[in-house]
Formats: sequence, C-alpha cells, structure tokens
Amino acid sequence: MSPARLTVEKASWGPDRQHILLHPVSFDLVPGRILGVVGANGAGKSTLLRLLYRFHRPRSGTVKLDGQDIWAISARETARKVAAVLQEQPTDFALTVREIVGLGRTPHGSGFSRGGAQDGEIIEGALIRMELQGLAHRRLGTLSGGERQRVMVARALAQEPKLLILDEPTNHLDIRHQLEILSLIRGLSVTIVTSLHDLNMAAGLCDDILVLSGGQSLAFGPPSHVLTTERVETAFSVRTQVQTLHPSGDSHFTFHL
Ligand SMILES: Nc1ncnc2c1ncn2[C@@H]1O[C@H](COP(=O)(O)OP(=O)(O)OP(=O)(O)O)[C@@H](O)[C@H]1O
Repeated sequence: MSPARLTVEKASWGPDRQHILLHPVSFDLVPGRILGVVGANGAGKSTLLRLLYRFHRPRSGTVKLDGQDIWAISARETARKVAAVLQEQPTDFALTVREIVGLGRTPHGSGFSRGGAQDGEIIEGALIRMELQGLAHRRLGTLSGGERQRVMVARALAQEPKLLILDEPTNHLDIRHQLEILSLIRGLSVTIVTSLHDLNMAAGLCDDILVLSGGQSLAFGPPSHVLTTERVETAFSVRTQVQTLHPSGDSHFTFHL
C-alpha cells in the first residue's frame, strides 16, 4: 500500500458555528513524510487529528487524501486508508492481544479479495514488529500501559493504512520503547501525522512540523525553519534556549519559566 498525499485546505472545526476551536488551517503533506503537530495544552492538536481520521466533519474547508475529500467516500473506505492510535481507545479489555490486533483487518473484510490466511499473516507480522508474540494470548486488561500502547500500534499496522494518525505515541512508554517506536515509525512506508509534546523528539523524528496556538496555525514546514526560538516562546509561553549538541550537530531546546 502506497503512502497518501494529505491536503488540508482551510479546514476549521468547532462544536457549532459560533464557537470555532480550530481556525482555518492549511497544509500539503508529501506522501511518506512525517508531520509533527505541536502546541501547548488546549492548542487544538487533538481537534485537528479528529478532522484527519474523519471523526469530525470540518465546519469549513476540506481534508483530502490523494486529492479525494474524505467526506466524499464512506467511513469504511476511509478506515481502509486511515488508521489512528489514540490516547483513549474504546476497547474490550476481555479480548486477547491477537484479537485486538485482528480488529485492524475489519475494514478490509470484503470476503472476496482477502482470505483468512492472508489476514493471519498480516496480523502475525504486526505482532512481530511490535514484539508482542509473547503476549498474543494475554487479555488486554492484564497488560501494562506501555504494552497496551504497543498493541494499539500493532492494530493500526494490521490495518495497512496509507495515512497513520498518532496521538502522543510515546505516552506510557519507557525510554527503550520510546526509541523503538520512533525508529519503527521512521521505517514505515506510510504518511504519518503525530501529535508530540516533546519538541526535541519532534525535531528529531519529523520531516515537517505544524505549530498550533490557541486554535490557530502559526507555521508549517521543516523543523529547522519552523521551530525558531521566538516561535516556540510564543506558542508555549516559556523562555527557550537552543544549544547545538556535539558531535551530532543536532539542535536541542531547553526551557525556563
Ligand atoms: N467537543 C468539544 N466541545 C467543546 N470544546 C471542545 C471540544 N473538543 C475540544 N474542545 C476544547 O478545544 C480546545 C482544544 O482542545 P484539544 O483537545 O484539541 O487540545 P490539545 O492541543 O490536543 O490539548 P492537550 O495537549 O491538552 O491534549 C480545548 O480548550 C478543549 O477543551
């Protein structure tokens, strides 16, 4: 499955027309790139992500995948193209890890093109990638927060999406699993939009960054262009310093009140 081009044109959202929480935002994400959405608490990150996985319909503007408005196709067709890993997933804690990962195949269940064996291989591949083989028979409710997070990513991988939406994917993960999941994300052949709180992580992982503040988009583009000291100070209301790390030459932010 090839990565999708994601084109967001002047998309806005609010619970009603009088209360707009996300003001018109536009960006064009080249297939296969990783976009990091950053901003302070309440900036509108989750609201934007909800527009991208077709949970909210934009009040104005459009969200297009490969040039097609996601509201012009069915929810099921969208689910074959877009997978989301969210902070709070409504899941059945009595299901086993393998069953949960298997749910990722649901949108593809046409009964014609895909046999059960092929689904089984895809599910097994997702379990292996997230190092979950040893937990495959455990019930979700018995897992730690980090293990559950890996199950949710495995379920999204089993969905074989063209666009993967991740809401704070490193939450609950210890340092090793954070690094592992970031390296896995980098290696996927899929377009990715992820919200991240850690700006240093966002700068290291993402090809593009979108900065939100108070429901407005402040900037979109490569991290080195977008994450300037002034912009970070505006968006997060903190004093910010940038250091150059040796020997990598990477930029590293530190923050002060
Ligand atoms: N359905 C809704 N009705 C009313 N207000 C909402 C709704 N959804 C979100 N909000 C408000 O919109 C603002 C943006 O919320 P959002 O969850 O998008 O922020 P966020 O950037 O993801 O924040 P955080 O970093 O805290 O997760 C918040 O003030 C939130 O309370």
